[in-house]
Amino acid sequence: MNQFVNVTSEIGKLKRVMLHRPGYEVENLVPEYLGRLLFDDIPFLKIAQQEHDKFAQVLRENGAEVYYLEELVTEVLKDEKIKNEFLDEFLNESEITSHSLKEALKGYLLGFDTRGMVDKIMAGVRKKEVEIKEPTSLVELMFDDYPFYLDPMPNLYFTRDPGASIGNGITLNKMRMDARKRETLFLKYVIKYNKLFNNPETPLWYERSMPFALEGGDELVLSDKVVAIGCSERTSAEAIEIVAKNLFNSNTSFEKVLVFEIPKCRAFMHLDTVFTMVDYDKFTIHPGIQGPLSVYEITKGANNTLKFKHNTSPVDRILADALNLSSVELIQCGGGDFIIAGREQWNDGSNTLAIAPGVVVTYERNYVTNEILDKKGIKVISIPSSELSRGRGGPRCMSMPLYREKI
Ligand SMILES: NC(=[NH2+])NCCC[C@H](N)C(=O)O
Repeated sequence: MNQFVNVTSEIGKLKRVMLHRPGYEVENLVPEYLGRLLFDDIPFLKIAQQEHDKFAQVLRENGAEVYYLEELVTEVLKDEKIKNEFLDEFLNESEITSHSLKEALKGYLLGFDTRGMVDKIMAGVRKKEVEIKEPTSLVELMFDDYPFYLDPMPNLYFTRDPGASIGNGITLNKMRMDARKRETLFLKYVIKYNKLFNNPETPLWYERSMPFALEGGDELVLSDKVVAIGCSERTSAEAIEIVAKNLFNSNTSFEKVLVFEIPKCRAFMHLDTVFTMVDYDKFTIHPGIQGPLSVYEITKGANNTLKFKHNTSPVDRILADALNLSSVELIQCGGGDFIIAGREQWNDGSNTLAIAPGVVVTYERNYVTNEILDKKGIKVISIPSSELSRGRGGPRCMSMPLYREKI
């Protein structure tokens, strides 16, 4: 069994984690396309990188090995055959239909060294970078003023979403939004070809080629027996069912999937924007979802079937039962105050990353929630966040844990 990946909780001491340092893709954001690229504002890259470096430093200082997606991919793509396979797949998925344009782009990208090529692909390719004498398709002729041949991928620094480690395996996700669909290709190549992941193979509980959307921000590993998955704007019930089936039928320790149905809107896009685990028996929650939340349970039935149940108990009761505790505490973002909770939640006040039981990394701008956590006995390590937060994701979104110590 591959021991490189092992995550059986949300809070076990973080030993390995994958990040992406924001790069030039962020500089390719312009007001015209912000909404489509899932940003609300344009971060100042230099400061965003400094903030991100601080984040990585905090993780390292607390005992985690930090892997960068861009470095893992570069290593894999140094093999010419794999590089070619990747480029073909990437250009197809970028909907480059004209053969001559595809060839021109491939030639252009192959002109970089491997790391430069990876950075370029992530950053996007402007039309003015590649010289094409005549329009190669009707689309190109008609929509000539669109600046990119290959769109930038500014959401890559949210490594949480394209994949999620559950036990010794990973869900390689199908992203809901067009702007993020190609992101998972990087992870696909890393899992398939990087020795850390493929020797022996890391099992996949979900594949990006499946038709139903699933994103890592919705996947929370509550214990070695229970996984919580948000049914949200980004994750569909069908995908959750497939993950449950694969976990239960693959000799893992998992016995239950709790399905949290949350309102399907951008402010609550993933379960982890409104709910995260911070200690053995403590969670942060956005007060705005406590009312509209419905919880369903999937458990193992006879002969590889699944059993489904609507659990109508209060959320804290459901969580306590799932974790075999007498009770759990739900700590409200912003202390439950309508304005403070709304404001801090918008900048991911509930999106904490636990790096050990009772130790979390948060954005320093959410000072009200941070203080409340501190008073509850949680050790809060806060990081600067004025630029990183503009992408609508916090420390949990910016990290894909690969290995956590067992608790
Ligand atoms: N796990 C998360 N909450 N991720 C947040 C991702 C934010 C990103 N701009 C998006 O809209 O997809």
